[in-house]
Amino acid sequence: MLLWKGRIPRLTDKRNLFICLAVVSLVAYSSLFSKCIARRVHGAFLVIQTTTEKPPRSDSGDVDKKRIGVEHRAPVAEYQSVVQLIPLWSGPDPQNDTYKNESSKYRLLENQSLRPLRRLPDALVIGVKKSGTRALLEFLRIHPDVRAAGSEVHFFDKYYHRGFAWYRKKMPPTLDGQITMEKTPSYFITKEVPLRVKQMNPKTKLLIVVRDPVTRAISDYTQAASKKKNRNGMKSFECLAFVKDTGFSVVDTTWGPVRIGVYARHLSKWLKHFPLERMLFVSGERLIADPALEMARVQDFLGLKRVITEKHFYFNATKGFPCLMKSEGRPTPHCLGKTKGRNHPYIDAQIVKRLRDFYRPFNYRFYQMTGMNFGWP
Ligand SMILES: Nc1ncnc2c1ncn2[C@@H]1O[C@H](COP(=O)(O)OS(=O)(=O)O)[C@@H](OP(=O)(O)O)[C@H]1O
Repeated sequence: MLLWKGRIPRLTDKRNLFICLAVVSLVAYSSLFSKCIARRVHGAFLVIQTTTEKPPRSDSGDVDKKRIGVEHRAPVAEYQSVVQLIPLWSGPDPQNDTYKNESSKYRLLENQSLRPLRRLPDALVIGVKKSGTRALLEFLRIHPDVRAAGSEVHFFDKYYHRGFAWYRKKMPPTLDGQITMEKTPSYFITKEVPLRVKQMNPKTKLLIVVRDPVTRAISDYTQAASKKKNRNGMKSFECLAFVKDTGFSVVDTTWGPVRIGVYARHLSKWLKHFPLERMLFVSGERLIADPALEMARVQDFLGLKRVITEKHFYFNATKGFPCLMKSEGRPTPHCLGKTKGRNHPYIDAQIVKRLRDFYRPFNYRFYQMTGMNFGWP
């Protein structure tokens, strides 16, 4: 406005200097502000195309974690549009309860720019149902470098159509160097799962807990019976395990609890997609008898420092199982929940023997395939 009057402003003039400073700061401030807005808008949403089922992978075959949620192509439900809006920020959701619980732990880290991110799993406990999979995961969670989804995610068998972005959101936030894990025991017996896991990352480490298939079948039956409202209406284990009217001589291989125990059959499907080196077979029996020893094997396999040792366990005589001195969420001694370590119904010795005879050749085949003798009777 001074120029309007044909006068050149002099910087020595206090009033003009003040006006100049005000204009400069206004320009600088508004430029900073618009950058912030732009970054926020860009950060809030990212348009991605989702047309095929392949997750992102780097040239080496590793899932490229940085690109997940940015360019990766996840399975799409039929009713979805091919264009999806996916939040770019994959860290904890501040509105979410899980985040609120963990917030104090992570706020400090965030402030230090060590931002935890949700990542696809590096290792999976794929089975076997009723063999000790929960015990294994809870024991592993003691380790500071392991973070695992609390409940079974069932992504690869039930919710695959929801895509990898959905799966990643189910994972806990982890820091660089921490291993992300989840356990869903039905993965081991679902035929589509091995290829899907391989497509996510062929280097995924697979943990398989196995237990004497006869005890496992009885445990499976006990769980099913415990869920029935009318237990008297449920057939006995013997009736279900053998083909009707054969005098308990022909094992019913179509019954789930029997079929699951033919480990060699299920394993052969996994071996078509993963080499044996990517798998660790954990003995369900040893996990009870000597948890520290079995956990040493597990930590070695996962490339972890041996942090979980004898001092983390105590034997609870009432429960009849090893329990934990403390865990991720509980600082005091405790056992697994009451759905773990149930009392099994009495099964006649002849019935047990018949089942053992049935499983023996399959067990030997399994020992040959894994190179481990589990010593089941
Ligand atoms: N420490 C400890 N505490 C309690 N229970 C233990 C433990 N270690 C292994 N187990 C055995 O785990 C069996 C349950 O196996 P899963 O956790 O794989 O079951 S499930 O598939 O997740 O439902 C469970 O089977 P049941 O005894 O039939 O209940 C246990 O035998």
